Amino acid sequence: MALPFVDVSPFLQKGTPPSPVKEASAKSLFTACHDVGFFYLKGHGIPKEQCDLVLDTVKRWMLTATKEEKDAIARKDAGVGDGDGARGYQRVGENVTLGKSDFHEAIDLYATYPSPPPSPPYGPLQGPNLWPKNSPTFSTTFTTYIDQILLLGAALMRCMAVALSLPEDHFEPFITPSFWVCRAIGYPPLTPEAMAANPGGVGCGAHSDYGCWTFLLADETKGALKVKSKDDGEGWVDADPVEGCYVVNVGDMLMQWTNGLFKSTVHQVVHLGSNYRVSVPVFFEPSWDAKISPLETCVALTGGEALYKEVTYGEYLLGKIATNFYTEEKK
Ligand SMILES: O=C(O)CCC(=O)C(=O)O
Ligand SMILES: [Fe+2]
Repeated sequence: MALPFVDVSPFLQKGTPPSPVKEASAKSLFTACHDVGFFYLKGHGIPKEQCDLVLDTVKRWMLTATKEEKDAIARKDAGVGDGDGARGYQRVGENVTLGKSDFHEAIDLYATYPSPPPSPPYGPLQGPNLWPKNSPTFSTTFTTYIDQILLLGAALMRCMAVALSLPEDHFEPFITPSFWVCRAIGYPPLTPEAMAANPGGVGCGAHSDYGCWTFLLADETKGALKVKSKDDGEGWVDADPVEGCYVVNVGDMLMQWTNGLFKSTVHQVVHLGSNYRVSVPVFFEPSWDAKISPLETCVALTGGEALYKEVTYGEYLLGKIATNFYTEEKK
């Protein structure tokens, strides 16, 4: 199984008339999301220099910030100091998938909560982002980059609408504003000692993503990101980086919206190489309050029965985040 390619360029400009190139692009998106759930996105228009700057910014900070500088923006449980249970720096092993520690460190950033409290204590996800204090350009670099991915995410939703024979702007009310997530991740090499100390743990354990689209920007490391393959039974397929493309995957919300027509495919990161790998996924998601239930047109195409109940995206996300970290009690 090779990952397919999708060209989003016909949808970048909002408000352009229907055209055969749009139809062709939408058709390739449908096939990619239906058959695999992962694809290479080309024609996205985000300059290479900007992507390189984002990756360099993360690598430099992860490898040069002191323990104190990392601790200063540490993720803390909701209600503890400036913590909201989700935003901030996580040390290697703090993130948990399927009950196993993940072998990576990361800074997690989120969209602003819809009604943010003016000061702590913060409930889950209600706090401000915790930006590195010693890297003045970190926040500007990321804010500019994320704004561009949000435009790209909206373009891909227009492409999806055409793929499902819906009006091009069908999804706009559900994704405006997107409750996006961005992770700046560093993966130290997974040494035999690290594996022995954490049996079954990998760089990032097998999981599906939660929302609409994940736009993955990663350095040139090969063989790290692995996608579960339908064809090969229990097999995994490498989603190696391709110059000028994002690796994009479908999240749970799109699977539910399409009544299972689009696949939210399981993936994991097993980085055994000797380098320090950097990746920056931006998760383009519905709005916090968006209500997602199977689209009639998709129910009709899948046997006439809705397979998923309506969910509110913010509630779904809170349920997921509750299982992502070792909390104080579990330590
Ligand atoms: O680092 C990667 O390649 C993917 C990370 C990932 O799957 C995630 O953060 O959800
Ligand atoms: Fe993921």
